[in-house]
Amino acid sequence: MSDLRIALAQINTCVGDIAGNTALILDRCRAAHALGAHVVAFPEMTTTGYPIEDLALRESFQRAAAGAVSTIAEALADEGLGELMVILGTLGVSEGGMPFNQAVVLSGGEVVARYNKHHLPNYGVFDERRIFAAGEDACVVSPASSPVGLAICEDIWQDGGTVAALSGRDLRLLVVLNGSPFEEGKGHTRVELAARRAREVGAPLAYVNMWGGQDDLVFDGHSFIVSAEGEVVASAPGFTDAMIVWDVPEAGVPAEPSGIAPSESLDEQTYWACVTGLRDYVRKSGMSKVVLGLSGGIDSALVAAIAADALGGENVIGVSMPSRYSSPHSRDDAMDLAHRIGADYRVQHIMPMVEAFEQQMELSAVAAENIQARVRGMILMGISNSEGVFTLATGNKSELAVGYSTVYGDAVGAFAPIKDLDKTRVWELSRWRNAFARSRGEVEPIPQSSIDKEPSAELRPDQRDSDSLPDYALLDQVLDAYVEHAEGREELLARGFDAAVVDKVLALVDRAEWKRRQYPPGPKVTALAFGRDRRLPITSRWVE
Ligand SMILES: Nc1ncnc2c1ncn2[C@@H]1O[C@H](COP(=O)(O)OP(=O)(O)OC[C@H]2O[C@@H]([n+]3cccc(C(=O)O)c3)[C@H](O)[C@@H]2O)[C@@H](O)[C@H]1O
Ligand SMILES: Nc1ncnc2c1ncn2[C@@H]1O[C@H](COP(=O)(O)OP(=O)(O)OP(=O)(O)O)[C@@H](O)[C@H]1O
Ligand SMILES: NC(=O)CC[C@H](N)C(=O)O
Repeated sequence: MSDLRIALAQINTCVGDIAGNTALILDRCRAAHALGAHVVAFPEMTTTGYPIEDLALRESFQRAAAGAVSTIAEALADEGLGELMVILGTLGVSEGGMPFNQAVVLSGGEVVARYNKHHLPNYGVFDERRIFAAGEDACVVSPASSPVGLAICEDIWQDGGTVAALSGRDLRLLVVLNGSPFEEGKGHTRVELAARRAREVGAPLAYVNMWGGQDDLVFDGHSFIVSAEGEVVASAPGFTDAMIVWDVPEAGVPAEPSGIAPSESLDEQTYWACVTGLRDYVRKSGMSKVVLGLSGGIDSALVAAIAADALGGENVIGVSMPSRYSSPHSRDDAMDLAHRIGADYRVQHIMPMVEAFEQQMELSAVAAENIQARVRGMILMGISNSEGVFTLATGNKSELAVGYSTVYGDAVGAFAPIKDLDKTRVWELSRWRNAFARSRGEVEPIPQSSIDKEPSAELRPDQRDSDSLPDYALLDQVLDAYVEHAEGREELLARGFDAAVVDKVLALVDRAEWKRRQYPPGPKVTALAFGRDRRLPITSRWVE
């Protein structure tokens, strides 16, 4: 056996559950010790969960985090695991009372070193400069008399700082604690970055990431180790608990690969990101069941399939709410879907409620159409209130972009599992989910006719989404350029898009900012999700 065996504990912590996180950490320390590890490393801010936002500023929370570190150190010593070196992320505080995003190193029943994150990310979804002070000093610890350097997440994404300070320190290993949220395609970026940093410090790099959902973020895990030459020598699967165990070679000795997790397609990763985001939002909120409207269309079908994978079909209530405009296939497809996923299927006709409204109030065309969506929203919230379940909103990113939903109608809900998937991705992931079922000899969850049918809100006779919007294939391309790549009107025209289409889409997007702000949270799966990644004023006269 090597003189330096490292374990990386990929775990799913819960923000604010300091006692639960402490118990989980101790459990994995015992497992790592039983596997002969000399060092076990945990993700960023393990004791507190991540990201903790302004909880970082609360003195009571800071004290609780410090208490957790002492509890863990004492418990390890009491259980005879004191010789195991434990590296974990926590909330630290400077002498002047400023919070730090901190790594602590425990050995022999006490804290033997502390490292404060140097580079605080302050872009996209991150606001760390608002809540943390930046660390200034590099940290090298010495398990098995070997120099092991520490870094925290963003530290390896920026040049200079910690990594620069660690090159030339003759490290045997660089350990990086991470809270790196999922984005399509980010896995490759992380590995390439880690490989570059490993070559810079001339030592293998062990990258341990958390997994699990936290509000609108999903962490995918996918922890790994690269050799000093930048080759992946061990890796963990995504969206699950995992422990990587690896024997760190002596300087100059070739690295031996350990277990390498099979690679997953982008569709597969994104689908499980949505499942994880929903499951953890519901479970970490202390709930277990959800309700949603089943229209027979593709959006509600995909959300229902995700919900069934997240919580079990028996914990999904699917309600068909036909109106005078609902086609027979919308009800057949809704029922078919519910049976396929084992959902609790219900039918609630909406016309008596809509007509009661219409008798009391005269409403214009769109207002009258929207009553249908709002009555459906009230029914779902009625079930949510009386049965203690969360309502799911089924809107996709294309609809959110152009405001194609009824506020307080189909936009109601606790969580919106596909709000970061444009319509094109909705079809792709639906096809992927069915193909995944076929590959396992299981029933395809989504009826083929829901995938094939033309999208319609069915709020008036023969309504089609294409009456109000460009075809989704075109709409999604314009949105990708305008929203994801922040291109202006001129750049869009230079790409060859029709001026009338560009002007219409840009106006719809700009006008819908207020509606997006009122939309429920949902998992970020792309590089730029609506919400914290794209912060625009609601009241604005800026026109492209
Ligand atoms: N900046 C702002 N801040 C706050 N409120 C603002 C506002 N701008 C307009 N408003 C208000 O918003 C209201 C309009 O919004 P809202 O009531 O939602 O209604 P609206 O956007 O006019 O209509 C909903 C649209 O979504 C379509 N839809 C509905 C349901 C489902 C689907 C689907 O396929 O999934 C599509 C429907 O066909 C229609 O085109 C107006 O009464 C206006 O006063
Ligand atoms: N007849 C219906 N029964 C139950 N729920 C409905 C019905 N019509 C609409 N909804 C709910 O409102 C949401 C918005 O649906 P709508 O049909 O207007 O457009 P959509 O965005 O194309 O969604 P979908 O693809 O699910 O039909 C649906 O996803 C569903 O949750
Ligand atoms: N927690 C962090 O510092 C995350 C920032 C980093 N760029 C990432 O997304 O992986």
